[in-house]
Amino acid sequence: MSRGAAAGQVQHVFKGTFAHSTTAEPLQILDNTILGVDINGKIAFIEPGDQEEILCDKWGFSSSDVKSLQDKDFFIPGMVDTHIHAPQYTYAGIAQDYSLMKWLKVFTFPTELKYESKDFAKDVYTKLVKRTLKHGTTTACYFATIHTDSTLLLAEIVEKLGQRALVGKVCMDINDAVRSYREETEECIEETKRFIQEIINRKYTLVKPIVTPRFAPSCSTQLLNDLGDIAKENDLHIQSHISENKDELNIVKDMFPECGCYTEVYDKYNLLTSKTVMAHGCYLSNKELEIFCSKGSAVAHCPNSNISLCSGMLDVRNVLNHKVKIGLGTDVAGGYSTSMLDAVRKAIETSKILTIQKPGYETLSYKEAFQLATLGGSQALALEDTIGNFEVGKDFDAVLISPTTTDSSFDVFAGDTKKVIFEKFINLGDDRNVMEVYVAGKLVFPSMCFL
Ligand SMILES: Nc1nc2[nH]cnc2c(=O)[nH]1
Ligand SMILES: [Zn+2]
Repeated sequence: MSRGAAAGQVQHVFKGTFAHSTTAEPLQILDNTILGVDINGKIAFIEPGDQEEILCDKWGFSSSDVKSLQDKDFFIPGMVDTHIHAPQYTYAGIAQDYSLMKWLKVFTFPTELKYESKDFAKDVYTKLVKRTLKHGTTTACYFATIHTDSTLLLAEIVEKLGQRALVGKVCMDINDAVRSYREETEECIEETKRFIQEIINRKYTLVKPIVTPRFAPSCSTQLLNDLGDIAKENDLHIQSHISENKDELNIVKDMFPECGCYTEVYDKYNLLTSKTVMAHGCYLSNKELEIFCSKGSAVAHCPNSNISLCSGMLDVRNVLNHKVKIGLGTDVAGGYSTSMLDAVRKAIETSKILTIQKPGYETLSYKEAFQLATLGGSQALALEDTIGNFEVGKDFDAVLISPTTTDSSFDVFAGDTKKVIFEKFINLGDDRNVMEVYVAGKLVFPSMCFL
């Protein structure tokens, strides 16, 4: 950029259509809009296109610096995957014929054991981060494995490829299914501290650590207690699983008879905070949702996984009515797809099945599902001040969509409005429509790293 670069104030100026959500409106389509990204990657302005001249003067760029989008193209905010297991990517798309506890024993734990090898981890993690970026996932909340060094490698790969992420070393000191896949309590705590300290020392700009007890059945009370303390002392994010499957509920009842419900188990050990995201929650009672609301904790809705493993169906409307923060997760490989657009569609489908079952049910609209995948996800990860939509001051995490790219999976016809095209993209689009992906103002796809 000529004058802009000299003035050193804005690194990109885009003009065209921007589709995003606000807290008040699940879908706003802003046509003929001009958006500037400052040198720190933050949105400097977003104004009607007719303000271009004034903005040129104010921000020191010229009209030739403005990148005008193609007629039908539009930007959406980067999508936020609030729950994904990086090591499980090797078996995404297979192993879908078991229910949760057997699936963990037969596929998950034996696979995760392999990540003791950093070479193995490097290959899989690199492929997954590239794949999710290509799908428009600009932020991901990752479970890794119990292995600290491989998990540190995941953090390094994510930062290098330019994705924003929370990365968790998995903590588990109980595993009767595969006895070699667990740590002693003390070791698990010490390794968690080492992981967190190392991430802090590296001063990453995009990656943060997240405290990750696998789920209550894998954790002793000592481990849960110490992890709660670690999170509190360092003001860290927390993630786990809750109320995904009925067998799991029974195990938790037997293991923690002193707790009235699953939510109470995590709450007792200070693991429910405003920086907590719990995956699934299919069987959370209204009372438990009230606890989530009062703690400011979030649910990661993973509809593909819930259906694939026949776990259950989350009533998103009820979660929203309880004012609980909620985002969407792919939950690879319980969920078979790495795509957040798939999560959007499965969330809508689950809601439609509930509508069939419950007359009068208020179905989740495609606009609301899009809101969950973007702004909702940012809220669920307590990152809503930084990402989630196109508000001035937030980082420019964005995906440029072309509905008319030659190999698009859907067609656009004369007379299709922007709103119609957007709805088609939500229901029919895929990574072939993703032209560019930006994180904190930086173009991360396509980039040299993908060659
Ligand atoms: N879907 C899913 N649920 C879990 N509960 C505990 N571990 C897991 C996991 O890896 N995937
Ligand atoms: Zn999971």
